Amino acid sequence: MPISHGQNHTVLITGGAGFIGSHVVRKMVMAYPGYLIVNLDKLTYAGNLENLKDVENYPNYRFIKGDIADGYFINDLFSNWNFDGVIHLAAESHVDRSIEEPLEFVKTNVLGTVNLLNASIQNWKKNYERKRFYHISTDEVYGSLGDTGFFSEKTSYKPNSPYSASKASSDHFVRSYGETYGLPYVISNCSNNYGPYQFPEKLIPLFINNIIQNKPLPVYGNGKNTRDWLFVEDHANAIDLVYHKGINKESYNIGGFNERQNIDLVKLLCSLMDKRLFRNEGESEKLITFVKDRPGHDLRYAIDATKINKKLGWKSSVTLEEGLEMTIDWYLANDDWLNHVNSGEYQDYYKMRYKQ
Ligand SMILES: Cc1cn([C@H]2C[C@H](O)[C@@H](COP(=O)(O)OP(=O)(O)O[C@H]3O[C@H](CO)[C@@H](O)[C@H](O)[C@H]3O)O2)c(=O)[nH]c1=O
Repeated sequence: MPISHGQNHTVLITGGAGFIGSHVVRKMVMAYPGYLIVNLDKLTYAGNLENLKDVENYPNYRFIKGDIADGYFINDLFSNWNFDGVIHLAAESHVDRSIEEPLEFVKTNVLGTVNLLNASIQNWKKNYERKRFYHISTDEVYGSLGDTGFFSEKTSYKPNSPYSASKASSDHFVRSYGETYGLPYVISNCSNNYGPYQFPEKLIPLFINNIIQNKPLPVYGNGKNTRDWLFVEDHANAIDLVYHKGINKESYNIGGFNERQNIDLVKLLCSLMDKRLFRNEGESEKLITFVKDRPGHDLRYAIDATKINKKLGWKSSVTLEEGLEMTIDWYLANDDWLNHVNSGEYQDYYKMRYKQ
């Protein structure tokens, strides 16, 4: 059953200082003044409270720093706050990092999720009226497509990277808590997001950052891998809808029917950046450098978003070109934010990967 929340509804959002999480926190804080939104974030390299400057003083917003992998801390948190709902976004999310440090992904994505599930069932004590555990996941759990076809909610799981294996595992745990303990849950699996506040280790913000700095654009393999791109605010709107209207125990695929081969996307980005930076057409493209492929690199993702469209009335509203332009404008206008994330650990990581 879809749930209707009244006033005095307290929602825990995990990972709310991260990229997608911060858009979801902003959306929920602004759209639901009668809810109390509690943002729990570990503030790793990818979490940044600057992402939420515009809502930090709202009366219905609270921030708590903490680690979902710490079960004692999570149990205390749940007994202190008595949450009505959980929107769980906290995750290690970068595939390349998962290849180097798989255990970090198991710790946060698997153990962290199970800690939240345990705390939910212990705290709710089978009184599940108006309660909901919403787990945010990825299309990568389905593995890789060939040249044709789409991932639907019925596609079987076949994760190929430590990251996607950890997300697949967490999806299974959520489902199992529904079957075993009756936990009311919903899951959504989304395609590649892009937009403001994304940490520049992912393709689009990394390449915007490198074009600004005239650094090489490292395209993996032959650049023919294909991703299905969604503007992050469209995803945040879908999450709002699934949280409120999604059917208990169901999962929803979220995507914008916006497939591009990496090389085509990168060329589009280069040409938009040339215009914005008043560079000669073709200048940024010269930075493209083909590098060794990512191990286990999935060829193609493409989401069939028919279910969420037909059942909940959601569809993406921003085209890829519009979304890229908004994203580029945001990064160019927020050089402080970029300078901040460009310092420290990120620089070391980038140098380690590309030996520059
Ligand atoms: C960082 C980087 C990426 N790539 C390629 C690899 C992929 O085919 C594509 C996008 O890479 P990434 O931005 O790392 O994203 P990808 O591996 O597709 O995974 C993303 O999308 C997933 C949803 O599909 C999310 O669950 C992940 O958290 C998110 O990281 O670009 C390059 O060619 N060069 C690069 O430097």
